[in-house]
Amino acid sequence: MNRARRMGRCLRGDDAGLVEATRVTESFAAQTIETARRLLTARLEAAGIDSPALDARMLTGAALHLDLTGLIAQGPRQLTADDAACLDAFARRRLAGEPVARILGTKDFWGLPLKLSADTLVPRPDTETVVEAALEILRAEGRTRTPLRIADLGTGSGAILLALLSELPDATGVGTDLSAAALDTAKANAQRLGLAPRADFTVSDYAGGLSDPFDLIVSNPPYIRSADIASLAPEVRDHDPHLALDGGSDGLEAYRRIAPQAAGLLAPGGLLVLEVGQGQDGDVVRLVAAAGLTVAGPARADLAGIGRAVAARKLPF
Ligand SMILES: C[S@@+](CC[C@H](N)C(=O)[O-])C[C@H]1O[C@@H](n2cnc3c(N)ncnc32)[C@H](O)[C@@H]1O
Repeated sequence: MNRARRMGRCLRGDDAGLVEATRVTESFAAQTIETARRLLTARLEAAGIDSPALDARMLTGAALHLDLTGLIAQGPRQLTADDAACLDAFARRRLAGEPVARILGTKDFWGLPLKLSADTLVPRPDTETVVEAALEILRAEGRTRTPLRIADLGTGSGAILLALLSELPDATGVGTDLSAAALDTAKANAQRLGLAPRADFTVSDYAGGLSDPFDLIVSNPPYIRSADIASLAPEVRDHDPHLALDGGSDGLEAYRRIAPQAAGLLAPGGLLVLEVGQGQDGDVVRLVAAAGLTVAGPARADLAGIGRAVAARKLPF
């Protein structure tokens, strides 16, 4: 493999010129793995990055193809010139505000390693609350081994649908998105995880293109108020797709569309679980109730104690 190809994984497509720029890497050259990791931690910390030690460990591990055990075991080994150049490229990107998940092109969600693209949101740990809420209700009803039909509206990387399918071996599902490019990534993730035989993906305006009845509809739609997008952290504002963020003037536009669609598509007894932004649970509860669904208890809280997942069902009569 030539050097440009080896280095390609460390750079963004539009950064190909950096291959030359990083040929001689003063910052990490001649360092040991352990020293380079510490140096990077200090640089990220000095730049005000939130989790400098974790980010440095992940970037060093990725640049050197080492897991945590390998990083520790090989700590005293000196970096090769290519390792140093790759780590330098990663460091520059992180210092320029690119999130680690974007640099690595992958993010774990519900323990599943998901590939990302420029068209997919980086899946957030908060969104696992939607998966937990749905599974908890299905378990309580003894429905985890039934052939459920699931729809994930605005599936992005496929995160929620694939997590559910990984837990529900008899379920099948469809993920929709307005972005065909995001769906390509979701399809590739389903393939890599061995879930493709049970997962379809289709371009659709939320559930607009679906007609089958569903037992479970889930969604983490865009819910940021349009006017708030400019003040989001640069990691989000400049790197997550706008289509994945913009929830309209009051942040609730998607829920107004999804609630009546779900009420029409859910099978009797079917369940809707929606992720909501901080403080939106009351409004979303009102919207799903107005669509004729029955809200199933208070919003499930995420790890920070914020009401994050609103569940509602279509009564079977
Ligand atoms: C907040 S992201 C969630 C992505 C993924 N479900 C997750 O939780 O990581 C919202 C997703 O909805 C998609 N989207 C936005 N408007 C849409 C619409 N009208 N119909 C379908 N999908 C839409 C975006 O492209 C994006 O993938």
